[in-house]
Amino acid sequence: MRLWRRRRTTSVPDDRSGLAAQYWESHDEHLLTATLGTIARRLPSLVAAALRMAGQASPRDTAVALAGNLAAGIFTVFSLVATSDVLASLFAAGPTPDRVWAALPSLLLVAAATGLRGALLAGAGWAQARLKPLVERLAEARLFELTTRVDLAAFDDHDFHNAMRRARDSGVPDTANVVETTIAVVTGAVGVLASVVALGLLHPTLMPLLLVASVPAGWAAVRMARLGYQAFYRLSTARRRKFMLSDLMAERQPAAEVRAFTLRDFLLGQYAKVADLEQDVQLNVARRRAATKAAGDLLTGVATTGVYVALGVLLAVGVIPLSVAGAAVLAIRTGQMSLTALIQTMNRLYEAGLYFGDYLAFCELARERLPSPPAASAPPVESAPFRLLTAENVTFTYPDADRPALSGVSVTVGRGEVIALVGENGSGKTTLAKLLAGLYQPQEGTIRWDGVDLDAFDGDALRRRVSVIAQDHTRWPLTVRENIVMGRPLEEHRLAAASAAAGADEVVARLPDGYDALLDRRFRGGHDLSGGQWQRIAVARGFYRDAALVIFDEPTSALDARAEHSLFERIRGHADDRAIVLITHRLASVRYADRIYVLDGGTIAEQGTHAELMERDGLYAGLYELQASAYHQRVP
Ligand SMILES: Nc1ncnc2c1ncn2[C@@H]1O[C@H](COP(=O)(O)OP(=O)(O)OP(=O)(O)O)[C@@H](O)[C@H]1O
Repeated sequence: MRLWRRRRTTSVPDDRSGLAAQYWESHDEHLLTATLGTIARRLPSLVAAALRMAGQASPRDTAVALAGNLAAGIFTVFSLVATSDVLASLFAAGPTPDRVWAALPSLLLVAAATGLRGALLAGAGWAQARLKPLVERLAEARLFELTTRVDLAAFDDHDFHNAMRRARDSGVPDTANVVETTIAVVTGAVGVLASVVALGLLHPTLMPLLLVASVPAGWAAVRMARLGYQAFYRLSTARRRKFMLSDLMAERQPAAEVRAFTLRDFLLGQYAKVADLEQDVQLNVARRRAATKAAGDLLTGVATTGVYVALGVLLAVGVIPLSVAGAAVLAIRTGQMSLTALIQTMNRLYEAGLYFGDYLAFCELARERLPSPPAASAPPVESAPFRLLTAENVTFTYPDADRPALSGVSVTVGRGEVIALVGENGSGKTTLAKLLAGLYQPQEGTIRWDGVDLDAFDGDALRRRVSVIAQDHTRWPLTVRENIVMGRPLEEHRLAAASAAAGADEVVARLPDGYDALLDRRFRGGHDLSGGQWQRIAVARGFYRDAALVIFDEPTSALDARAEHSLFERIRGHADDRAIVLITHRLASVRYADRIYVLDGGTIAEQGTHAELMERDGLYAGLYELQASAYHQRVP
């Protein structure tokens, strides 16, 4: 049980201030109500899954860890039974030196068995230690292989997203714990079994004594675990609030506003309230756990006395000899310790197992959401010289949305053309661009690349021929060079050309390390850029990719007027041997587009050249004139 362990995420959960349960609390209820029976029932499947994972991470280390522990158990039995021979020789009649000589062979056997047991446990421990990082790595690599391949639409699915966060934040770390604890459970079980077998070999009537001696310690272990879970559960809301406060007080982003609004005392006051509550609950649980432990120890003492009395009686009535009674005391103590350890590790395994279960379930879920393999009949997208991209009657609804973001949309863009998508906020421009780029698949209609359905192509190969400069582009915490080249082979002359085309060269010129400047203030020597400077870097990234289709989604929203003007000029120049899809609200800049599609509520309301649309005097003309008139208004 790990009361002190924090389950949290680096991203901000949906509702940190409210009382709604967070994804990392989804199992608290199970933890609270789990009985030893529930735990024991779930263990076999957990142990099997954990061992499978361990076997995949390292078959050799798994085998050594398991075999070492099992063999150590055999030597435990052996040394306990041999101890009785030692005692028999020592307690026999005759002069002491003779008795010691007689005991010597058994004593040597006990020493050898203990030594071998120690060596086996050390070997098994080393294998376990090696296994942990290997399992952690395997679990993490598997997760990221899936999260980077699943359909983009999965990220819009609330359930998928929650499952992913649970798997990433708790499942991955707990995978290694599950494996470690599984082996500890096996070790504990072998220890208990060894003591039981040893007692049975010494005398069958001794076996129930182990049970009597172990019940109080077992009870205390279960009760202490339950107390821990209860505290964990009671503190869940407080913890949620504390995470929120810690982000507000110690993260870079809100740091400026914390100062500007002089929020320090307020935040520290809120923190003190939560911390007081947490402290009270923790002290209370510590007190109750200490009392439980004391009661457990006391009862263990009573039970042990009872066991000794029973042994004395068995001895007195001649059921067992003194040597067997001596060895039985040792076996019972070993068994008691193993049983307590076993119950504690079973508890830990159950808790870790819940999160490990999340991990396994997520991997299954993600596998269902992997893109289907390319059709065997489709030509490789790289081989064909691109000519035309068409969308026909495309309809797309986001997961869980109650109405389509696009319905019955048809657009065409050919090589050497610039098309513009315009329309009011939420009209579907970005969604359409993502469909054209193959990032989302339409539920109805088709998108064809030179006549071949996009679905038929290998997704990655297709995306290598497409460049998307997203509206909400990522500010990669990498160097400028890496931000622009972004995993493509580095060619200095193309880097310089892309930077110049996007105006990023001016940004680079101002950075002391130029292209090597790290764009993340959280690291030593890191820099941050203004919104417009970041946008130029993002646009340079789009130019750098040698793509047949380039999509610019609001590329100038953060640019100053001069940069905006020259960027639109360059975009037009860039269209010579590619197709350009341009999304912008600056209608003056789309006048030169070959075709303008005006979206309204997810449908194409109008389409044509600037002149045609102005002539039509519809939605586009209205929006255009509104913008134009703003520039011509006289300042009073
Ligand atoms: N990931 C998403 N999940 C659910 N709905 C979404 C998602 N992204 C966009 N939408 C919805 O789909 C519709 C179209 O959004 P889209 O981003 O395509 O509009 P847009 O025309 O690009 O808007 P803007 O001009 O504001 O950028 C909107 O109603 C929006 O709320």
